[in-house]
Amino acid sequence: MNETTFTNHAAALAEHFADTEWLDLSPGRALLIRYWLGRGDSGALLHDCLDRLPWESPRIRLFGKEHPIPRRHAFVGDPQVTYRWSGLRQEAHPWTASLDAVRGRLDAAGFAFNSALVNHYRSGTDSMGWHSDRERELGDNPVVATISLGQERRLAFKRRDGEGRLSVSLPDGSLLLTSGAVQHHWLHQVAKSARQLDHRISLTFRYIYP
Ligand SMILES: O=C(O)CCC(=O)C(=O)O
Ligand SMILES: [Fe+2]
Repeated sequence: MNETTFTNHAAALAEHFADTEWLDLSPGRALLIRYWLGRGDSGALLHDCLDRLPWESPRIRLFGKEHPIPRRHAFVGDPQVTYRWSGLRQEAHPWTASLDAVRGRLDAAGFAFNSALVNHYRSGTDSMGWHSDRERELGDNPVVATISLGQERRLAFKRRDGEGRLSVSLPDGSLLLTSGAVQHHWLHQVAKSARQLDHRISLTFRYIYP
Protein backbone atom coordinates (compact mmCIF):
# COMPACT_ATOMS: atom_id res chain seq x y z
CA MET A 1 0.00 0.00 0.00
CA ASN A 2 1.62 3.29 -1.12
CA GLU A 3 1.53 6.57 0.84
CA THR A 4 -1.49 7.96 -1.02
CA THR A 5 -3.61 4.86 -0.51
CA PHE A 6 -2.53 4.73 3.12
CA THR A 7 -3.55 8.37 3.65
CA ASN A 8 -6.92 7.86 1.95
CA HIS A 9 -7.81 4.75 3.94
CA ALA A 10 -6.61 6.26 7.21
CA ALA A 11 -8.47 9.55 6.63
CA ALA A 12 -11.68 7.64 5.87
CA LEU A 13 -11.28 5.67 9.10
CA ALA A 14 -10.51 8.83 11.13
CA GLU A 15 -13.93 10.26 10.12
CA HIS A 16 -15.57 7.72 12.43
CA PHE A 17 -13.68 8.74 15.57
CA ALA A 18 -13.64 11.85 17.72
CA ASP A 19 -10.10 11.68 19.08
CA THR A 20 -7.61 11.34 16.24
CA GLU A 21 -4.19 12.85 15.56
CA TRP A 22 -1.85 12.75 12.56
CA LEU A 23 1.85 12.45 13.34
CA ASP A 24 4.27 14.10 10.95
CA LEU A 25 6.85 11.39 10.30
CA SER A 26 7.90 12.88 7.01
CA PRO A 27 8.15 11.58 4.33
CA GLY A 28 5.73 9.16 6.00
CA ARG A 29 2.88 9.72 8.42
CA ALA A 30 0.95 8.00 11.15
CA LEU A 31 -2.60 8.24 12.42
CA LEU A 32 -3.35 7.79 16.11
CA ILE A 33 -6.94 6.94 17.08
CA ARG A 34 -7.14 7.18 20.87
CA TYR A 35 -10.30 5.20 21.67
CA TRP A 36 -10.43 2.68 18.85
CA LEU A 37 -11.41 0.03 21.41
CA GLY A 38 -13.72 0.77 24.31
CA ARG A 39 -12.44 0.21 27.88
CA GLY A 40 -14.31 -3.05 28.39
CA ASP A 41 -13.18 -4.46 25.04
CA SER A 42 -9.53 -3.58 25.59
CA GLY A 43 -9.52 -5.08 29.10
CA ALA A 44 -11.12 -8.31 27.88
CA LEU A 45 -8.67 -8.53 24.97
CA LEU A 46 -5.68 -7.94 27.27
CA HIS A 47 -6.72 -10.79 29.57
CA ASP A 48 -7.58 -13.07 26.69
CA CYS A 49 -4.10 -12.50 25.22
CA LEU A 50 -2.38 -13.04 28.60
CA ASP A 51 -4.27 -16.32 29.07
CA ARG A 52 -4.16 -17.81 25.59
CA LEU A 53 -1.04 -16.76 23.69
CA PRO A 54 2.08 -18.97 23.61
CA TRP A 55 4.37 -16.36 25.18
CA GLU A 56 8.13 -16.63 24.92
CA SER A 57 11.27 -14.53 25.43
CA PRO A 58 13.67 -15.89 22.84
CA ARG A 59 17.37 -15.16 23.07
CA ILE A 60 18.75 -12.87 20.39
CA ARG A 61 22.31 -11.80 19.61
CA LEU A 62 22.99 -8.12 20.11
CA PHE A 63 26.48 -6.56 19.82
CA GLY A 64 28.02 -10.05 19.92
CA LYS A 65 26.24 -11.18 23.10
CA GLU A 66 23.15 -13.34 23.50
CA HIS A 67 20.31 -12.09 25.70
CA PRO A 68 16.63 -12.94 26.08
CA ILE A 69 14.50 -10.10 24.67
CA PRO A 70 13.48 -7.72 27.52
CA ARG A 71 9.74 -8.52 27.20
CA ARG A 72 7.63 -11.48 26.09
CA HIS A 73 6.12 -11.94 22.66
CA ALA A 74 3.97 -14.26 20.58
CA PHE A 75 3.65 -14.40 16.82
CA VAL A 76 0.24 -15.29 15.37
CA GLY A 77 -0.97 -15.40 11.80
CA ASP A 78 -2.38 -17.33 8.89
CA PRO A 79 -1.09 -20.89 8.39
CA GLN A 80 2.49 -21.06 7.15
CA VAL A 81 3.32 -17.40 7.64
CA THR A 82 6.95 -17.17 8.75
CA TYR A 83 8.74 -14.08 10.01
CA ARG A 84 12.54 -13.84 10.02
CA TRP A 85 13.53 -11.26 12.54
CA SER A 86 16.81 -10.57 14.44
CA GLY A 87 18.17 -13.98 13.46
CA LEU A 88 14.97 -15.75 14.60
CA ARG A 89 12.66 -17.72 12.39
CA GLN A 90 9.13 -17.55 13.77
CA GLU A 91 6.29 -19.73 12.51
CA ALA A 92 2.87 -18.20 13.11
CA HIS A 93 0.73 -19.69 15.86
CA PRO A 94 -2.97 -19.82 14.95
CA TRP A 95 -5.16 -16.74 15.44
CA THR A 96 -7.18 -16.62 18.62
CA ALA A 97 -10.83 -15.70 18.03
CA SER A 98 -10.36 -12.29 19.66
CA LEU A 99 -7.26 -11.38 17.61
CA ASP A 100 -8.92 -12.57 14.43
CA ALA A 101 -11.86 -10.28 15.22
CA VAL A 102 -9.49 -7.30 15.55
CA ARG A 103 -7.84 -8.28 12.28
CA GLY A 104 -11.33 -8.33 10.68
CA ARG A 105 -12.03 -4.77 11.88
CA LEU A 106 -8.78 -3.52 10.34
CA ASP A 107 -9.54 -5.40 7.15
CA ALA A 108 -12.96 -3.74 6.90
CA ALA A 109 -11.16 -0.36 6.99
CA GLY A 110 -8.99 -1.39 4.02
CA PHE A 111 -5.95 -2.50 6.02
CA ALA A 112 -5.24 -6.16 5.27
CA PHE A 113 -2.87 -8.08 7.54
CA ASN A 114 -1.98 -11.77 7.73
CA SER A 115 -0.09 -11.80 11.04
CA ALA A 116 0.50 -10.01 14.30
CA LEU A 117 3.57 -9.85 16.52
CA VAL A 118 2.18 -9.38 20.03
CA ASN A 119 4.44 -7.85 22.68
CA HIS A 120 3.97 -8.02 26.44
CA TYR A 121 5.75 -5.45 28.62
CA ARG A 122 5.38 -6.79 32.16
CA SER A 123 6.65 -3.64 33.92
CA GLY A 124 8.75 -0.52 33.35
CA THR A 125 11.87 -2.66 33.02
CA ASP A 126 10.49 -4.36 29.89
CA SER A 127 11.26 -2.47 26.71
CA MET A 128 12.06 -2.57 23.00
CA GLY A 129 15.22 -0.92 21.63
CA TRP A 130 15.61 1.30 18.55
CA HIS A 131 14.69 -0.52 15.33
CA SER A 132 12.46 -0.31 12.30
CA ASP A 133 10.20 -2.94 10.80
CA ARG A 134 11.34 -3.29 7.24
CA GLU A 135 12.41 -6.90 6.83
CA ARG A 136 12.28 -7.95 3.20
CA GLU A 137 9.16 -10.10 3.61
CA LEU A 138 7.20 -7.01 4.75
CA GLY A 139 7.46 -5.71 1.17
CA ASP A 140 8.29 -2.19 -0.04
CA ASN A 141 5.67 -0.33 2.01
CA PRO A 142 5.44 -2.00 5.41
CA VAL A 143 2.25 -0.57 6.91
CA VAL A 144 1.97 -1.54 10.59
CA ALA A 145 -1.11 -1.25 12.82
CA THR A 146 -0.33 -1.12 16.55
CA ILE A 147 -3.08 -1.58 19.11
CA SER A 148 -2.16 -0.83 22.72
CA LEU A 149 -3.78 -2.54 25.70
CA GLY A 150 -3.33 -1.71 29.38
CA GLN A 151 -0.58 0.53 30.71
CA GLU A 152 0.03 3.66 28.64
CA ARG A 153 3.64 3.73 27.34
CA ARG A 154 5.58 6.14 25.16
CA LEU A 155 6.63 5.18 21.64
CA ALA A 156 9.60 7.31 20.51
CA PHE A 157 10.64 7.95 16.92
CA LYS A 158 13.91 9.33 15.60
CA ARG A 159 14.85 9.90 11.99
CA ARG A 160 17.70 7.79 10.65
CA ASP A 161 19.42 10.93 9.33
CA GLY A 162 19.19 12.66 12.72
CA GLU A 163 16.79 15.29 11.35
CA GLY A 164 13.84 14.72 13.64
CA ARG A 165 12.52 13.22 16.86
CA LEU A 166 8.99 12.74 18.08
CA SER A 167 7.31 10.69 20.73
CA VAL A 168 3.73 9.74 21.35
CA SER A 169 1.95 8.25 24.33
CA LEU A 170 -0.13 5.21 23.42
CA PRO A 171 -3.13 4.85 25.74
CA ASP A 172 -5.22 1.75 26.43
CA GLY A 173 -7.42 0.94 23.43
CA SER A 174 -5.55 3.13 20.95
CA LEU A 175 -4.74 2.29 17.34
CA LEU A 176 -1.63 3.68 15.65
CA LEU A 177 -1.38 3.20 11.88
CA THR A 178 2.07 3.89 10.42
CA SER A 179 2.74 4.22 6.70
CA GLY A 180 5.48 2.32 4.87
CA ALA A 181 7.79 5.33 4.51
CA VAL A 182 7.98 5.61 8.31
CA GLN A 183 9.81 2.28 8.52
CA HIS A 184 12.34 3.36 5.89
CA HIS A 185 13.17 6.76 7.35
CA TRP A 186 12.59 6.47 11.10
CA LEU A 187 13.55 4.19 13.98
CA HIS A 188 11.27 3.62 16.96
CA GLN A 189 11.54 2.31 20.51
CA VAL A 190 9.66 1.75 23.76
CA ALA A 191 12.20 2.83 26.40
CA LYS A 192 12.52 1.39 29.90
CA SER A 193 11.01 3.45 32.66
CA ALA A 194 12.08 3.83 36.30
CA ARG A 195 8.41 4.32 37.24
CA GLN A 196 6.26 1.52 38.59
CA LEU A 197 4.34 0.47 35.49
CA ASP A 198 1.62 -2.10 34.98
CA HIS A 199 1.22 -4.58 32.11
CA ARG A 200 1.03 -3.39 28.53
CA ILE A 201 0.35 -5.48 25.46
CA SER A 202 0.90 -4.18 21.96
CA LEU A 203 -0.61 -5.96 18.96
CA THR A 204 1.47 -5.14 15.88
CA PHE A 205 -0.35 -6.25 12.75
CA ARG A 206 1.74 -6.83 9.63
CA TYR A 207 1.40 -8.21 6.15
CA ILE A 208 4.10 -10.79 5.43
CA TYR A 209 4.78 -11.86 1.86
CA PRO A 210 5.70 -15.51 1.34
O1 LIG B 1 5.07 -1.95 21.58
C1 LIG B 1 5.06 -1.10 20.69
O2 LIG B 1 4.26 -0.16 20.64
C2 LIG B 1 6.10 -1.16 19.60
C3 LIG B 1 6.28 -2.55 19.10
C4 LIG B 1 7.19 -2.62 17.93
O3 LIG B 1 7.84 -1.69 17.56
C5 LIG B 1 7.29 -3.89 17.18
O4 LIG B 1 6.66 -4.89 17.55
O5 LIG B 1 8.01 -3.91 16.18
FE1 LIG C 1 8.59 -2.00 15.58
